[in-house]
Amino acid sequence: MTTSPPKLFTPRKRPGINCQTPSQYSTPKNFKKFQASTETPECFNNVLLETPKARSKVSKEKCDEIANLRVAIRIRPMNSSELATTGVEDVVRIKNNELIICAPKNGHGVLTDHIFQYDHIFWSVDEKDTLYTSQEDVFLTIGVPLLNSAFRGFNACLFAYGQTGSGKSYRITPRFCRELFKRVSEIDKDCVVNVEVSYFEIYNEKIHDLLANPSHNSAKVPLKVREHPVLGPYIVDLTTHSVTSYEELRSFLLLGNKNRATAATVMNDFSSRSHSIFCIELGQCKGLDDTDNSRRSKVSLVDLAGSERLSSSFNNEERMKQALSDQRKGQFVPYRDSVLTWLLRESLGGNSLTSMLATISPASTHLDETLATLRYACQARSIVNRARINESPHDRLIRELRSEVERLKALRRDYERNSVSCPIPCNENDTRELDDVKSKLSQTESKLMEAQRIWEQRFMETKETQMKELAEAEKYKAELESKVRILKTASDEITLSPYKTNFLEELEGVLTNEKENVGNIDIVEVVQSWCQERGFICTCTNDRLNIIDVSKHQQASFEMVGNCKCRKEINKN
Ligand SMILES: Nc1ncnc2c1ncn2[C@@H]1O[C@H](COP(=O)(O)OP(=O)(O)OP(=O)(O)O)[C@@H](O)[C@H]1O
Repeated sequence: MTTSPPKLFTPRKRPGINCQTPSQYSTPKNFKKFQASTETPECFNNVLLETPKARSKVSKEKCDEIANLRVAIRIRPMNSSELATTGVEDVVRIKNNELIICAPKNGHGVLTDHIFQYDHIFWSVDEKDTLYTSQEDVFLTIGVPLLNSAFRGFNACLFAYGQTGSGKSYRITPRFCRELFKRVSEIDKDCVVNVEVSYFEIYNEKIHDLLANPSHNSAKVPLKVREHPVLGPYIVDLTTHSVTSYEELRSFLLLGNKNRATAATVMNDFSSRSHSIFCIELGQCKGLDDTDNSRRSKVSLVDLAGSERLSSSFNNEERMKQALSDQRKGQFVPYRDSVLTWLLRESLGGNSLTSMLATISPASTHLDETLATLRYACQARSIVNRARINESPHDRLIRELRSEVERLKALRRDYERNSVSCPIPCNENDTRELDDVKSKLSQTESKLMEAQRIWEQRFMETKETQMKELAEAEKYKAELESKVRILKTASDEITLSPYKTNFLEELEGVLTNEKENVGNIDIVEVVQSWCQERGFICTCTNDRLNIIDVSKHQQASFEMVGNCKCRKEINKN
């Protein structure tokens, strides 16, 4: 028998429902007051307010940004198996931006509503609903701010968290990546943008590269995590791939998903136990005219294991919770106890602007897991990240000085405007303050000019060095290519060309003379310099010397006997 889902937005008249609306005690303080003033009769359902402690303010400090982890909840429609379950109820409501779980009666016949507050609640249950949140809306609300952060040079991270089948993978990655490349194409032409991707999974505390070449060692053995003193944790030998278009990026994403799926078919219950992380590194380097120049940011799209499995992925669930939410100063957070928390250290309480998308089903059959997910997501809201723009200290100094100049200019304008509009002559204090601002402004402007001069000088030096290195590399490449070409031609033609001239006799003569004159000679050195003089190609392997006279299509090979001191001619054609 199929149970049709009850209507979702007309609050059901539940027997004995509490007549207080949740918004009346939307803060823990109000709730306590309410609790003290009224005792809920046994026949009424209790209401638990599960809102986390007050959020710290988002503040801007020069180029650092302090922000709580932003948490969004998404509720998916019931699936066919949930709808087919006898007695299934939908237990999720949204009212006044609060998410309410209407729990069925407990063992004592008491109903308990649980109320949660988040940064965003996405109701994706019924398209016909006015509150319906589409994929595009989700992207605009949580994806776009992360993209903005990444282009400003901040690290960004998006977690998907929830029970298996709750909709974690049904998210916004393709939109995110498409928009990223759209923005890249709109960036000024004088800015060099570089996008690299990597994709790995963590299963049973072991890291596997999802984009490694199958013949490569890193595709077979688990990879190791190391700690860089400045950049933090990183994975040794993880492959990164440069991509220049959304299509290219998508092909890597699909390849990684395919590799993940292959593992899933081999290992039972794999997808709910493995965490996957898709990383996009965005490098932006602007030209000389723009001092707002080079920045590098990392976007991590993290798919956590099914929430019901998380405790087994972490040795101890408490530790994971602690790692996710314990932000008290000086508190030891046991990141090293788990590869995942260690790797995500920067995203959880570090240098990153992070959001979590927690996904739930509205079905009463998943009530326990839904409540666990919602509580966990609540805890995550108290994580505070301090993100900074990833740039060189010099670039940072210039940017700070620029903003200081702007501030002082605005201040000077204000003073000057006031003095013009004010009919009464300025008093002494105002004049002194204006002079003070003017002098600070001129000092800061000189500092800025000096910093810019140094920056330009360094830029030119670096550019020059790079140009030289590039020229060297080009030269070396050309040489190699020409050698390869010559060797190829030679190897094609040598078989056809008999030994015609007497260069071997000549060489033999040289060697005999050298031996007689010097005694114990190094045959390799002598032969090499002899070849060089004549423009022959000389290659040396363990016990053999090969000489090629390309112009005459001839080759000879020597076998070296003993300590390279004797030689034996073995081939003349
Ligand atoms: N918001 C949504 N709207 C419509 N269908 C959805 C939504 N979210 C998920 N689904 C559907 O629910 C099913 C399960 O979703 P999904 O694969 O994203 O779950 P999951 O949490 O990633 O599962 P797993 O942990 O096993 O990887 C899919 O068929 C998906 O299409």
